[in-house]
Amino acid sequence: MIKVKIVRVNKKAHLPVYATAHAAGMDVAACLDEPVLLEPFSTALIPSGFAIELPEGYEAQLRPRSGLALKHLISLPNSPATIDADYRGEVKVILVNYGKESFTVAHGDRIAQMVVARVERVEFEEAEELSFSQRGDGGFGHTGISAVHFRTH
Ligand SMILES: O=c1ccn([C@H]2C[C@H](O)[C@@H](COP(=O)(O)OP(=O)(O)OP(=O)(O)O)O2)c(=O)[nH]1
Ligand SMILES: [Mg+2]
Repeated sequence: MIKVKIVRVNKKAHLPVYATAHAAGMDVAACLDEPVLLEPFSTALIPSGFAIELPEGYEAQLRPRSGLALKHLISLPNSPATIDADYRGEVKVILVNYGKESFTVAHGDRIAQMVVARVERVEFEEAEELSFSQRGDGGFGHTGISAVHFRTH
């Protein structure tokens, strides 16, 4: 386990925790003075009440929780959201309501999950051309394989 510094920027904050022994993500809870009403097809920036200091070479990703997505169509429009290692501000979650019903977020509601991951950084070397590959510049479905080929019935 890597130690990561965390600061409560709001004393009411629920700090993120792994819900189970091998969970990839820590649940992130809303830190609110009053509930936020998220109308259909609208977004809200929800404070978490904490700030973190990731080690160099790491990022944190904010991702939706599948239960909220399945039951209420609540998601993160910028998922996976990036928390940079040099970001020292409060972590905030952009929520979007893709559903037809409005949705209320209350203080302490677990609204997202945060996965800490290693990131590589690269240096580009400008060149005249790129080496041959079988795919070449084909993409966006050019191999023509659609799900129907894998159906068994
Ligand atoms: O959902 C998010 C996305 C970002 N951030 C914070 C951490 C991140 O390090 C910083 C910048 O995010 P990003 O690079 O995605 O935003 P940008 O629109 O490119 O802004 P900037 O110009 O500040 O990088 O904002 C959050 O708290 N929540
Ligand atoms: Mg940026």
